[in-house]
Amino acid sequence: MLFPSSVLSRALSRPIISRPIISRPIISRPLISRCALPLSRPLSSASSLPAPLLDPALLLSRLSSLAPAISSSLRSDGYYTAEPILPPPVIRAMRAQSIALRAEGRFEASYSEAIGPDGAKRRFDKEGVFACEPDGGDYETAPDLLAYMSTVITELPPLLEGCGISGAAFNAKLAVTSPGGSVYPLHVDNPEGVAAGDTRKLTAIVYLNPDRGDGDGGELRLHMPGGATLDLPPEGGRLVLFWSDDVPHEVLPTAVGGEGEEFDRYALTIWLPTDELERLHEPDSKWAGLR
Ligand SMILES: O=C(O)CCC(=O)C(=O)O
Ligand SMILES: [Fe+2]
Repeated sequence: MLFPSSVLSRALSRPIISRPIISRPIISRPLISRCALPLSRPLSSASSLPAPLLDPALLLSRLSSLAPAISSSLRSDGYYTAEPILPPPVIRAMRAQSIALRAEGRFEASYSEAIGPDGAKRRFDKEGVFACEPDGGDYETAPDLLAYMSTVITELPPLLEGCGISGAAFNAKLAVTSPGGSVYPLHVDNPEGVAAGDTRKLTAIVYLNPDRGDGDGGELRLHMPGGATLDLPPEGGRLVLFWSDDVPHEVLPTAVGGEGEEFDRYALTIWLPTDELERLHEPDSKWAGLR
């Protein structure tokens, strides 16, 4: 499928990388602005770019039709999920391109920071988790990942009326969780907010695991007010959105008895900020006691 020229020209005229939202690592490393090529190439060289399978116009129409439900579910429940947001061939292409980026050495061991009882931050490795921050320099290897990112970053914020989400900046992370029980410990993506220069408000994850089977683990567990939990299997094409500054979550062990690349759990996360800083860590939020 061709990349419609209107979307392509917008992508080409607008560098995919804007300023990093976070000034220092919170959950993942900050977005590293490598070069924004080839998305910043002039239109005349567009014909030499690989065409993604993903049709941005189709994705936009899906996001537009879901937008009212997304906004209302975010406001009432703090999260929203839909499956699948993209057709299976596109998910397969995105997974294949993630594997290709890994083969190019673009992934690094992932780590988090935990705040200890003394208030000091300590870094700890996330065993079996590797991450990459895709940017415009990855377009030739991963056109579908970049077309997806570009569409979501550009189109989603204005669709989510009343949510205060800005499309002026973003962070992105493509992560793979190895089989054998890798986990993400319980955390909030943006625990500190403005004090740490972190304005992330919305976490948007799409899962790239088209062949995931029952029992492969790796569910995203969201913690709700009142102690309830919600387990979301990372099925290919599932989209999950939740408040970055509010909703505690963890990833359950991935394919505990499994071995081999087919059990690798791929997830592409985009974080979007708010410019309305009073929306971060609202004191009367239902999650205020859980963070
Ligand atoms: O991959 C997932 O389901 C969630 C990952 C996550 O919590 C994070 O990257 O902060
Ligand atoms: Fe997270």
